Amino acid sequence: MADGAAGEAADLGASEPPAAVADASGQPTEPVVVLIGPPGAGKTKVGKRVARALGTSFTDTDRVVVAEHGTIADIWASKGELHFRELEREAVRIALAGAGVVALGGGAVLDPRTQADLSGKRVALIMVDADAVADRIEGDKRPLLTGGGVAAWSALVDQRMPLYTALASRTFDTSRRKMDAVAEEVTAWLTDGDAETGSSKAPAESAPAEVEENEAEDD
Ligand SMILES: Nc1ncnc2c1ncn2[C@@H]1O[C@H](COP(=O)(O)OP(=O)(O)OP(=O)(O)O)[C@@H](O)[C@H]1O
Ligand SMILES: O=C(O)C1=C[C@@H](O)[C@@H](O)[C@H](O)C1
Ligand SMILES: [Mg+2]
Repeated sequence: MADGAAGEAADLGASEPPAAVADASGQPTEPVVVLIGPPGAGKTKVGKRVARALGTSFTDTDRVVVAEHGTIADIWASKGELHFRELEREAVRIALAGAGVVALGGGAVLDPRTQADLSGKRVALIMVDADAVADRIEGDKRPLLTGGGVAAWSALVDQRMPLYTALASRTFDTSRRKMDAVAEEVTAWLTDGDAETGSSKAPAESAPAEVEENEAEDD
C-alpha cells in the first residue's frame, strides 16, 4: 500500500509491488496493476501498453462507462456528476474484481468504496505536471476541465494529490518521458520489482514530451 511519499526517489526505491494474488490453479484473482492519476496523465495510454507487454487484458473504467451509457460529457450534462460517479463506481467495482491491467477514471478514487477496494492491490500512480499537461488537455471535453484549462486541472490535482499518493504503491511520471518508456518501467516493476526502474524522477537525458502523431485515438 501507500508509502505516502510518491515523488521521493528514496521512498520509491524501497517500494516493491505487492505479491500477485492467484487461486490454486495459478489464475489471477485480482488485477495485476491498477493505474490511478489525474486526467491527461496517460493512464489509458500506458495501461494499454503494459497489458500488451504482459499479454493480459486491459480495462479502462471510463471506456466501460462510455460503452454502456454514452459519453461522459452527455451523462454529466443530462444526469449530473453524482449519477456519473455511481455508474463509474459500478464499472470500477467489476473491474477491480477481475484481472489484467485496470485504469481508473481520474476521480474514481474519491469513492471510499474504491479506496477500500484498492487496499493491498498493486496501484501505480501515473502522474504528469502542469506544464506537460497543458497541451494534452487543450480543448478538452472532460466536464471538470471544460473552460478551466490548466488552472482547473491544477486545482483538482492539488485537492486530490494526498489521496492519490496515499493509495499508490509507486509513482510514474509521464511529463517528459515517452509513453513506451514509462510502460516498460511499469512492466519491469511488476515483473522484476526492479527498484531502479519506475522511479518518478525523470532521467537526466529525458526527452521532451512525446508527440504521437500517427497513433490511433485508442492506442
Ligand atoms: N507521455 C506522454 N507524452 C505525451 N503525451 C501524452 C503522454 N501520455 C499521454 N499523453 C497524451 O495525453 C492525452 C491523455 O492521455 P490518456 O488518455 O492516456 O490520459 P488518462 O490519464 O487516461 O486521462 P483520463 O483520466 O482523462 O482518462 C492523450 O492525448 C495522450 O496522447
Ligand atoms: O478526474 C475526474 O474526475 C474525471 C476524469 C476522467 O477520467 C473521467 O472519469 C471524468 O471526466 C472525471
Ligand atoms: Mg483515460
